[in-house]
Amino acid sequence: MASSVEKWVGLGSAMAGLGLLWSRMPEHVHEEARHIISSLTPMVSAYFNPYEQITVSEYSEEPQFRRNKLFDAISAYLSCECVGDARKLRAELGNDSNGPLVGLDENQEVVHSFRGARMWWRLCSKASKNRGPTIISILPGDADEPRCYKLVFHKRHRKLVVEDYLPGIVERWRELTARNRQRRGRRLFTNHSVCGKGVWSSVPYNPPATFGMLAMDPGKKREIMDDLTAFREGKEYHSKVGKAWKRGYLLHGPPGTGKSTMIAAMANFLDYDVFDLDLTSIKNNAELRKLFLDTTDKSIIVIEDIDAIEVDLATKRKGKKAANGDQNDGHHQLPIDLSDNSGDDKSKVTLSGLLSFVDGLWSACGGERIFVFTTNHVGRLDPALIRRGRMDKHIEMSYCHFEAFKVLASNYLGVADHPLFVEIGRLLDATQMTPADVAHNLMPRGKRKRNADECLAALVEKMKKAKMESASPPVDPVDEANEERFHSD
Ligand SMILES: Nc1ncnc2c1ncn2[C@@H]1O[C@H](COP(=O)(O)OP(=O)(O)OP(=O)(O)O)[C@@H](O)[C@H]1O
Repeated sequence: MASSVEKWVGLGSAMAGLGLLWSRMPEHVHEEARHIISSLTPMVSAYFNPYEQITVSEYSEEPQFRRNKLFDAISAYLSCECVGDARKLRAELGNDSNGPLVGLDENQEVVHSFRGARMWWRLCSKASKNRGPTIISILPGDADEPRCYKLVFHKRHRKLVVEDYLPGIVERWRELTARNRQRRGRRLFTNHSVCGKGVWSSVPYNPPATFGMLAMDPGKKREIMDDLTAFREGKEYHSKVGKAWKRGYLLHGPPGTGKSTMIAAMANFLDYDVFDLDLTSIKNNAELRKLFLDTTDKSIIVIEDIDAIEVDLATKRKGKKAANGDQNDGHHQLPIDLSDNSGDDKSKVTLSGLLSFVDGLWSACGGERIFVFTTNHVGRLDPALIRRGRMDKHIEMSYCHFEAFKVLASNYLGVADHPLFVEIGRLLDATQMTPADVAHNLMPRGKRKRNADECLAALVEKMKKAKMESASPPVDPVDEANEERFHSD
């Protein structure tokens, strides 16, 4: 008779044999077994189920609704590593990629092997109310876009998955994103509506503008460049003080003073993408939020002519009151209501919506974003929009003065000094010429190339004429009062 120790040893060997047999079973047997186990009642299945599951949703709910970067990392990873075995694929044009990103279609499953451990991946359309035997759930919320990945693995691999496999996927994604960005170069994104949904599309963006060619006060220019450099290198600082890694600029000044040129120079200086947000084609806050969430790190988000939106609000109010009796003052009609009390309206973009994305959502959707608002009429803006803290820097782009002129003369004519400079300086003080006007006068005309003497003499004539004409320029009294209010704030 065998001793009890021998019985246990025998049982142990039998179990080990079974375990070995199990690990050598073909994959479809594993699959069958998993399906059978998962169809058992939850309690029994929880007891016997040797598998664990991690759910990774596309969007998280807390602390604020935001895109889950782990979801994007997994998409990119599966697209590179695992889609070979899948029969149903889907293709998307990701923001960061040059071409289509081919990934798993919904409910397709692929198996991946990592250091001998099997991982089953599935993309699900609803981060199921019926989560089954979910043991760990990373960012489990699902909101507007309720897709999620489910990763199933044997429970003995939990440490491997959490400590090595998932971090490895994130690391790989970072490398891929950096490589993609380098390959595709800088891009300019614009938003438009496709089937009622706001989407970004992009083109290569290589504007020639640099800070070197920007005509403005050299001290101010240096200050802005230092500010941008501090921002770009401020990752640690922002996380240390618990601030979102973002910065807001308000560029204001008359048309032709270089606001767009400044944005291009900023993008060149920082090597960031530009997202040019056209609010007129956005129908509500939800769409605006989605567009913000789809912007990428290292980008400048631009909302131009923000004053036109304010005017529209005034127009709308007046319109209601006068029932078509009032004239609108020539600005575009925008589907936007900037009144603060309409934040819940689902059919409009509202000021509260815009501000909450600029402040709150931004903090949550990752780092390294600069947003720039531009306006020709700073006095018309709602103070809530431009208060300090929301707009970190107010930059006035002014009419051309002598220092700015010298930059233009050097860029366009290659001239650092000239006998006419003194007169030009005097005339600039007495007129309101924009850098765009001055630059226009320094450019070659027709086929004949003018030399510096001719250009500068023509410019002097032009300025004398402008001085006479602008002896008493018409002023918008409302605008002037508002500008005063702004500067005294
Ligand atoms: N400060 C400047 N420095 C150098 N060039 C300038 C400057 N301002 C204007 N220009 C020239 O004038 C052109 C128009 O300027 P820009 O579009 O940047 O002005 P803006 O202030 O954005 O005008 P708008 O308000 O009408 O959009 C530019 O392409 C550039 O050549």
